[in-house]
Amino acid sequence: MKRLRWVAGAVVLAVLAGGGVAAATRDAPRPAGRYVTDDDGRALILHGFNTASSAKSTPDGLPELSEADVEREYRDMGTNFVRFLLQWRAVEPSPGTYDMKYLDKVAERIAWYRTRGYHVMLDMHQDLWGNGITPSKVAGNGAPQWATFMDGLPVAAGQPMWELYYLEPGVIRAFDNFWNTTGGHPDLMDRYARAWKAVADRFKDDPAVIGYDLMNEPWGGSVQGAAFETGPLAALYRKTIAEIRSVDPDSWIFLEPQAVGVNWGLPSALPYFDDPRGGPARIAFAPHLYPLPLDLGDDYTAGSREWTDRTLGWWRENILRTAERMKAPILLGEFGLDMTRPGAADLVERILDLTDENAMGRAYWSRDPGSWGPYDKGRAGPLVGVYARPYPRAVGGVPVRVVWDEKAVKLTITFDANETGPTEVYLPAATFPKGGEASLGTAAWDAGKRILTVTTKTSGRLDLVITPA
Ligand SMILES: CN(C)c1ccc(C(=O)NC[C@H]2N[C@H](CO)[C@@H](O)[C@@H]2O)cc1
Repeated sequence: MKRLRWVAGAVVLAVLAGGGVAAATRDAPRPAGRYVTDDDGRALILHGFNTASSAKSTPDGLPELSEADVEREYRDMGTNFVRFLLQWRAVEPSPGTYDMKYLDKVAERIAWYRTRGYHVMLDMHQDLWGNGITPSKVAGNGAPQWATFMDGLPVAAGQPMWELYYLEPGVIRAFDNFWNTTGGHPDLMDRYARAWKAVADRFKDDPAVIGYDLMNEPWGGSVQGAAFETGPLAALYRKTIAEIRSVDPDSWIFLEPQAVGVNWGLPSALPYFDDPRGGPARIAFAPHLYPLPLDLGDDYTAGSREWTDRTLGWWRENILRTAERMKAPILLGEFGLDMTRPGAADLVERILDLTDENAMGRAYWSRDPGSWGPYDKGRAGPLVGVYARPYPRAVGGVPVRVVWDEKAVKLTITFDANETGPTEVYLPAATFPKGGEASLGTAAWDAGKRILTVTTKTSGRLDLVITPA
């Protein structure tokens, strides 16, 4: 099976290499320079986790999480963002019936984040369609049973890799029926869009909810690539944007490309989407990043590091190109790996630098306990030290670039100032034990929250340099 992965990967890498060589001869597209903004219009740098994969399999569809977990995460890493996993099966347990008790329990957990200054993005999560794809419910999450139509086609249980379930006839048919590729279920996409309307209606006035990630890692079934992204996927997004905007004019809407290929660096064909909110658009692009060499089982060391860095370059160029087409800011909705593998911390640093330099928010996959996450068996792992990184939580202007120089212990925030408010910077204890100093403006240090708030003049391009107090 590992050989199969390698063959598949070699083909994709060859395609990327071809594209990469061609792309290398063109100017790299400039960073989109667009940001998700808060209600005051300040640019937000979203830095957080996916919370949590456990929601996929809990009977109530809620992540295994306590308020103490949120408190520990803030104390250890100063994050300001969470991609919070929802399950359609829990939102709409039967057609047209929305479970407000479930949404109230989600609201309780959002409050844990709100009191600590977090922004919450609600993610309608699915993998493999839903847990109804096998009788024993061993695979899949997201969609309810009543929306799962496999038309009697088989799904062989016991797949050696979970991704292979996507290629099973029954799973492809479940997706084909949802996208109405079969013509047999024209109602399902409307139901999905109306489920989002119910969620948006419940959370539209919650100041912590920054927005909605409409579908996790969409899969087109028998329709793939540009035909899928510009066809049924774009249709679903337009339907859902309209339903959400009918009740919620202000929350951000986050749109993902198809996962296959784009996660690794291949281009997405996702088109521009109009935002009918009657003001500046609040549509963001939310890809994922899983470098193929690592997906194929390699580590970020030696020769594979060079290959991985090359695929990161392709991923960056293709993502920036799609974001430019969409006129949208970028949130990296998922990236992650087994932190016990050689080179893992270096890769996370590399991706944090990439997101800083290219105006992207980021959510690590995932917050769950274990070797991928920040905590394993209750103890802090290597990710905590890497993710406790100085960063501007909010910027009183349009950021041009953010550079964290660990050797010089210097954070430089270059931005075009405007009247949107002060710049707030998180400074971890490891590198800023006594807080920080600002090279311009007036600064106030909140030792409890570890946030330096810098008030600067409100026009012109500024280079704000933060150094240890
Ligand atoms: C064949 N298809 C459609 C496919 C293959 C592989 C992934 C994947 O690895 N995704 C990366 C991570 N994202 C999910 C949660 O969103 C995690 O379970 C994966 O590790 C996705 C789709």
